[in-house]
Amino acid sequence: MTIEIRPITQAEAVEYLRVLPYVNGFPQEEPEPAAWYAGRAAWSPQRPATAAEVERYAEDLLGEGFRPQAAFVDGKIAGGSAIVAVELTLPGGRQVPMGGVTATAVLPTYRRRGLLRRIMGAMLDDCRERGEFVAGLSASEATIYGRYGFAPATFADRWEVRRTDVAFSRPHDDPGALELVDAATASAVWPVLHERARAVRVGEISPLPGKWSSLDELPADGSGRAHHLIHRDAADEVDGAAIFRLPWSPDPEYAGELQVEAFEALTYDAYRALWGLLLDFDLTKRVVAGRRPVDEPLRWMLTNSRALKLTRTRDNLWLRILDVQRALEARTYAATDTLVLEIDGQAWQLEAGPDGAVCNPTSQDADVSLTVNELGSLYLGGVPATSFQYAGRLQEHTGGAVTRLDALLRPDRAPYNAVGF
Ligand SMILES: CC(=O)SCCNC(=O)CCNC(=O)[C@H](O)C(C)(C)COP(=O)(O)OP(=O)(O)OC[C@H]1O[C@@H](n2cnc3c(N)ncnc32)[C@H](O)[C@@H]1OP(=O)(O)O
Repeated sequence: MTIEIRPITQAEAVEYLRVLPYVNGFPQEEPEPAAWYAGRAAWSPQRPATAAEVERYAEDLLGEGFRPQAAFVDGKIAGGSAIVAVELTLPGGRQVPMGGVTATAVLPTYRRRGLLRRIMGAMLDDCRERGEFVAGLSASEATIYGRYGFAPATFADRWEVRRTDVAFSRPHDDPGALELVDAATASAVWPVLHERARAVRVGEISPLPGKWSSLDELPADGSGRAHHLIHRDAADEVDGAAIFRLPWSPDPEYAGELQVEAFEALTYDAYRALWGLLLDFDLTKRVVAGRRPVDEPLRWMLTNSRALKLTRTRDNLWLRILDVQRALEARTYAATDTLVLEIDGQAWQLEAGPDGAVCNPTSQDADVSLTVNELGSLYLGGVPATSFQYAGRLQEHTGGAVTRLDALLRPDRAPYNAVGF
């Protein structure tokens, strides 16, 4: 058996696509609105792709920024994955290139023979060669990617609220206005809003090409057509938007549900006004929102903070730090301090402050030791170092060093990515 790992050619694109899981559907996916997926799936998870769809998709597969690698076993593709070029927003606002791992699959008859390990090795080498010092992914299963150094860095909540339980604790005199718009208008609004949001949102990702180009498509899961709501400020600038669906259900339990598929607000007024309308929509009983930030302010706007019921918290973006020095120098910090961090046996002196950091290898004794996995979770401030300390995954060698590390990494808001790849 010969195994070769290499990028695919255009002529191999159809064969490559046939390996991917969505050609067969995602049997393990929970049924839920499109919002919780990391972007628009090429095909509905419930339905295998047709041969014609595979052909069509293969045509522009190798477009700019998509770098597939495949495992050829005796000349035939048995597994594949790809890197998409995206940008990640760091604390301090830098938007750095990130290798986004996606579309990973190995044919069932070739699994557990190390094909993914070899593909991943080739992809991460490729990222390093291109100067991407961080790679990211969203994981189908939490047990797969830790062994390659990835760890959860952002998280997302799904919550629901009964309309009859909603009462805002303060009235809102909106200086702006809400408007229902068509899909074409929404398609023009979303990229601009997202661009402004990601400039200041730690953990946010640049959108893949075409992300908002087909907002009028009817999803195959029966969740109904998308409704588009926007908010304009007093100067008539759009500062918020929401996409929601009103699916019909034969089951009285699920009838009257308003599903929030996407939500973006740049200002308090937009945030308050959009939720004000969505949470009090005539003829609905319940609002469900997914892929929401874990520090959702809405709860604190309601007289009954228990009305908003959390139904799921899930890891969202996983990160793999590929170059410790560059990664730690690329972000800013919430305090000024100097610490020696031992990461996978190598000690680094981190002189960090609100304007950035200098990080160099050192032979000094470490204040804290950890692995690249913990670093991936700590990097955006999504998990406190103290949690890893109590979990026995991070060792403190100097009293108080873990608390000092947390003071450096502490985020203003929980890192969050509203879009995926
Ligand atoms: C970012 C994304 O694209 S998420 C989508 C991921 N794809 C899927 O979930 C589709 C279904 N699964 C698959 O196609 C395959 O199981 C893959 C791609 C996840 C793994 O491919 P394989 O070639 O079998 O992995 P490989 O043999 O290299 O395994 C490497 C290690 O991971 C382990 N491993 C692989 N998959 C899993 C899993 N699902 N759960 C737990 N451990 C796993 C293996 O046991 C092995 O462990 P070891 O290093 O201790 O020996």
